[in-house]
Amino acid sequence: MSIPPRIPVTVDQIQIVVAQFYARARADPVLGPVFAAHVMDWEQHEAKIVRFWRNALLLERCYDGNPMQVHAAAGDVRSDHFAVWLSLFDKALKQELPPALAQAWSVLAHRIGRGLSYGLPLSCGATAVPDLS
Ligand code: HEM
Repeated sequence: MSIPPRIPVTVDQIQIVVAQFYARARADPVLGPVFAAHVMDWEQHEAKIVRFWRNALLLERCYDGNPMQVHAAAGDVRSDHFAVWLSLFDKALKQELPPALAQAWSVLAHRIGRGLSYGLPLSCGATAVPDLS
């Protein structure tokens, strides 16, 4: 018996949302430079992130990395970056998906973002832990 998907998006929809999100992230004044310092091969990075979401949304076992460790090791990923990341991600979701799917995926992304942001440092000048609800 196969397990039903957690959120019924298609792999094509995941690919489109991820591509849309990174087009925005690359152009963003806060996130753009952080990604530019680490991602040397965008095709490979986006393919990995698609696998991450296939794992989280469709319960396919195709990603076994550790984003929390990778973010901490990067050294310049800050907990206050997550509010920016999530707002760009929500824009990509709204643009590409029907409202109910966008909303369901957004709730999961915010929950994951909350977990991933714990323990990371704040940027200089940031005064509070961002509200990721
Ligand atoms: C809910 C929010 C986020 C999710 C789900 C997420 C997910 C991921 C995943 C799955 C990876 C790949 C880890 C691996 O190599 O296995 C990754 C890498 C990375 N993420 Fe995030 N991330 C999030 C937020 C952020 C934020 C806020 C930043 C800040 C700029 C960021 C910057 C990076 C960087 C720099 C890498 C490493 C890329 C590389 O070395 O190729 N992420 N992220």
